[in-house]
Amino acid sequence: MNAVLQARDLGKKYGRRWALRDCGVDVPAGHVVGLVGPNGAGKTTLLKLAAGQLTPTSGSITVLGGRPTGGSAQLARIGFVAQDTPVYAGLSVGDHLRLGDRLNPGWDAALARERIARLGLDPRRRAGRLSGGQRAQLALTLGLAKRPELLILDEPVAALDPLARREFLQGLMEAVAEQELSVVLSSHLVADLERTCDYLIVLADSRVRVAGEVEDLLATHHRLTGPRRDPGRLPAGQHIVSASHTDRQSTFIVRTDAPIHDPAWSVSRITLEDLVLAYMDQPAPAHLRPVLETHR
Ligand SMILES: Nc1ncnc2c1ncn2[C@@H]1O[C@H](COP(=O)(O)OP(=O)(O)OP(=O)(O)O)[C@@H](O)[C@H]1O
Repeated sequence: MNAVLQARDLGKKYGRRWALRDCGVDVPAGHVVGLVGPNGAGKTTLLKLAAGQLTPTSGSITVLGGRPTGGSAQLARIGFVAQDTPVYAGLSVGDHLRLGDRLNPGWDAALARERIARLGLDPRRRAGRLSGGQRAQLALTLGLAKRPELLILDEPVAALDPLARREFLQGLMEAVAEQELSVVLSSHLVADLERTCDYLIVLADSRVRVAGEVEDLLATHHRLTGPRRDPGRLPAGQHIVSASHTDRQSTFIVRTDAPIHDPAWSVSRITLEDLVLAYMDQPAPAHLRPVLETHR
């Protein structure tokens, strides 16, 4: 796999608490990757490690073949739009573009200007006076005008109304179509991920629960409903992702490459949201449950 991001046994501690522990992940190049998982799963920590804003406590992380903290040349290859899309409230939109120009060797001033004009943002307007949606668009513009090879977006649309969200994601998709760019986008809004991402990673308790191309994942996961059955009696090739039972009926979400011929089952497709929820719901392996370490 041609990976834009690879982590091995990656860990980050804040004080005595692990925010991310023993994390292994591969993010393939040339995709818009959706990163999803429960609160506290370690998504922001992973993305900040990838953007060089944090250094690992343990393990390794490689981004575009280099260490994220490997200096300004490496940082120039990565665009990062942090959670809450921070901008400098006291600076104008135009100031942000000038600052971007000064700080980034590959700055595409024409792209930045055109985007700002298309969005109808007044370059003289102070960023602190922009709406949440406009601020997010400004932050996305700064990320794109760097002309990065990898753009990382951490919950960029969480605070936006549905219309602003759609406009933001449309802008992102247009940029992906125009520039050769890999994207990692974290969000809790599965419907948004469904619209924008072609690759999905579900992260829970620092562990990748499932990763793959969205199309493949949806083609290989099925909901089986039928008379109550012990999970142990399902064929070996059907990996059970989730199971629920009533007195008479069992419902399984299974992953399998093979066709399901058992006439006892009613087989239906699942949505991306079903898939995400099924993997997020799986109990964490015991050794991954958060432990507060004590100092001796
Ligand atoms: N600056 C910090 N100091 C101490 N603990 C932190 C800090 N930042 C994150 N954590 C802890 O690290 C863990 C992982 O947090 P992180 O923000 O990476 O998760 P997340 O998956 O992005 O969550 P969310 O979906 O809520 O944004 C959480 O238990 C969190 O409380």
